[in-house]
Amino acid sequence: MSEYAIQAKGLTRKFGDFTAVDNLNINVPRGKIYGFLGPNGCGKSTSIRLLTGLLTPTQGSVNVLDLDLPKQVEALRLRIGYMTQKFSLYEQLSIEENLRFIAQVFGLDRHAQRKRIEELLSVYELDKRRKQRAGSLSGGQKQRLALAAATLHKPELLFLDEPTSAVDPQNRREFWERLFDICDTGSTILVSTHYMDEAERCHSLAILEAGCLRADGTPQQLMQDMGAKVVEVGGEGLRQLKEVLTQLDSVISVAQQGVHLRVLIKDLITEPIAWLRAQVPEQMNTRDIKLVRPSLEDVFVNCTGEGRQ
Ligand SMILES: Nc1ncnc2c1ncn2[C@@H]1O[C@H](COP(=O)(O)OP(=O)(O)OP(=O)(O)O)[C@@H](O)[C@H]1O
Repeated sequence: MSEYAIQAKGLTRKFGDFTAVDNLNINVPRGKIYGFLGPNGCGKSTSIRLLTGLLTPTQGSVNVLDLDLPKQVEALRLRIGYMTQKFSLYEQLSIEENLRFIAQVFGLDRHAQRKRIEELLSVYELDKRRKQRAGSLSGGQKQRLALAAATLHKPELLFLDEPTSAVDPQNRREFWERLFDICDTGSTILVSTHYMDEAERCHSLAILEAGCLRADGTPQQLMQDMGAKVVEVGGEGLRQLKEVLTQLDSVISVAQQGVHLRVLIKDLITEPIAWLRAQVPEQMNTRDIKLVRPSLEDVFVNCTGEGRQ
């Protein structure tokens, strides 16, 4: 058995002349949560569809749970779960009816069905609402039901495509707790997101832009090896200072965060504080300039060019 749940080499998908996924190489370790981080349209959903076998690559090879796709896709179906961005269960059916339907699709016998559904209703705190129509649930409840449905057959590998885009931060936090519970049972999870805080929770992740892999590794590795320095600047006239700094070749990006500017500076500048001080026009009163630890957002900006102004 391979140590990786997913191995993709040179994975490419074109739609006509347009390349949605461009030569993607990734290895997803078993039993971990792996993230796809990237802006809208960067190819996250297309990549997930390629890795589930729903879409055929134009080029490249994919091995998922030791099966070669698309050749062995049928054998993969019962071993994976897939939760899409959009709620895709039956709105007219109750919570319980939806779960029963899914259980029948996966061929569970009556006894196993009843046992597993009760278990899921309890884990996802849906038991008191079991008779409620899915269409009338809140965003957070719908998302819990969708996760219950996607994991009903205890898949070895779970694909989640932007699962929390429609829920509040509290529900997101609880959702992630459930993901770690699922991971703890030995399942692998691949989750796509455009939220930095979600990406930071992953064991490792890939940063995608325009269909290409820009960086991958653990969040800590990515932050450590960023190849740029982050400096915070406080003081008067931050908007004007931002204008000045943005013009400089050695500045990757400048963003205001409250009473500070967060400035990403190319690594070739060895003394970023002294260098930055020298760039600030005399009449501007910059009180404090300090080097700070990079965040995942800094890594993202640095390797994708997002936020470059
Ligand atoms: N069937 C298709 N035909 C033509 N173009 C497509 C098709 N599916 C996706 N694309 C294009 O491929 C690109 C990547 O889309 P994809 O949905 O994979 O991005 P994404 O990162 O998941 O974005 P989002 O977060 O907005 O869902 C987009 O430009 C999209 O318009």
